[in-house]
Amino acid sequence: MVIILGTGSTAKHAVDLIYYLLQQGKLKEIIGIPTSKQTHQQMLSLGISLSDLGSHPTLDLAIDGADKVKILVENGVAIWLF
Ligand SMILES: O=C[C@H](O)[C@H](O)[C@H](O)COP(=O)(O)O
Repeated sequence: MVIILGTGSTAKHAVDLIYYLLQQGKLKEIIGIPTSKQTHQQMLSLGISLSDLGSHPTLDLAIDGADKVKILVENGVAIWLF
C-alpha cells in the first residue's frame, strides 16, 4: 500500500499509528511518501519505507490535516471543501 502523508499534528499521529500497526503485524508492505521534511524525518527515524511520486505515481491513500473545513449541502449532496 502506497500512502502519501502531509505535515502537521494529524500527519504525525498517522505516522505514529502506521509504525505501531507495522510493529503489531497488522499492516504490511507500506510505502510512505512524505510531503514535508518533518514527516520525512519522522518516517526515516521509524524505519518506514520511503519513496516519492516519481517512483510511485499511483496512491492508495492520502492523509493530511486541514485548517478549515466547510460543508456545502446542495441537492442532497454534501461536499467537504478544504
Ligand atoms: O501545511 C499544512 C497542512 O495542510 C496541515 O495538514 C494543516 O495545517 C493541518 O495541520 P494539523 O494537522 O497540525 O492540524
